[in-house]
Amino acid sequence: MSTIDVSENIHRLIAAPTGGGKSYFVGSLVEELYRNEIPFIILDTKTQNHIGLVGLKGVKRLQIKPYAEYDYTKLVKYPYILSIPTLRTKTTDLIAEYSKLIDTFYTLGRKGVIVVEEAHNYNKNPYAPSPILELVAREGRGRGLSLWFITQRIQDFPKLLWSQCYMTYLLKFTIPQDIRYVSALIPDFDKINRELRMHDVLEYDHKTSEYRIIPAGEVKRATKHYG
Ligand SMILES: Nc1ncnc2c1ncn2[C@@H]1O[C@H](COP(=O)(O)OP(=O)(O)OP(=O)(O)O)[C@@H](O)[C@H]1O
Repeated sequence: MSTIDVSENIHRLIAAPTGGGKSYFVGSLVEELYRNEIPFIILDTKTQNHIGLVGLKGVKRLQIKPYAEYDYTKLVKYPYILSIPTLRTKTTDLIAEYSKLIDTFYTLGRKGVIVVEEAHNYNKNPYAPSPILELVAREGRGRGLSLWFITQRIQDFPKLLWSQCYMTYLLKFTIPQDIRYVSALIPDFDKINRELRMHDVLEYDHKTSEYRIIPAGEVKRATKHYG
């Protein structure tokens, strides 16, 4: 999909209900990063979600095993990484490992994009963002590192982190409380959401308050999607 400029070094939020089309859309954006030779690491919380992306030459698949000791400094040399858990990795252990990994990438000055799946799970609560996500959200861009937060639980995602995102991408929401919640940040979301068809993507620019709808048919994938 060439209509979204992924080369801009900004934090982004991508949110949709379960089954809304997040991982299909994120996969298309990651393919665009790859085409532009922008380094990325996807911190996936599922084993299959983005696995089709390893079909791209040079994408390293990393599997986080429970209780293994990892030296993440070694990973910095790989430009494109998909990290996945094993079936036995508990979410809390996985998030702890991923937080260490983000810290290492930030500290070593690694550039590119970190795709944070289930970003709501990193934070103690919506008012207490994860310290490492908050640090990278505030300071990462200056060091060439941006975060793409993915969530299916918009109300649990800290507004403090959202406020650091210049671009938000939303797919059709169905739960009235979610719609009301988003409307507080994106004026007219209630009306725009009604216009969205299944898998259409609303792109909202927080700097200009402008938006556009990307029709589902324009979200193209080169690799297979298994999600
Ligand atoms: N633009 C699109 N065009 C065609 N099919 C799509 C599009 N977006 C999503 N789909 C299909 O819709 C289904 C759900 O999409 P997807 O797996 O991306 O949802 P999700 O929000 O990531 O779900 P979950 O939260 O459960 O992981 C998939 O079968 C996917 O192939």
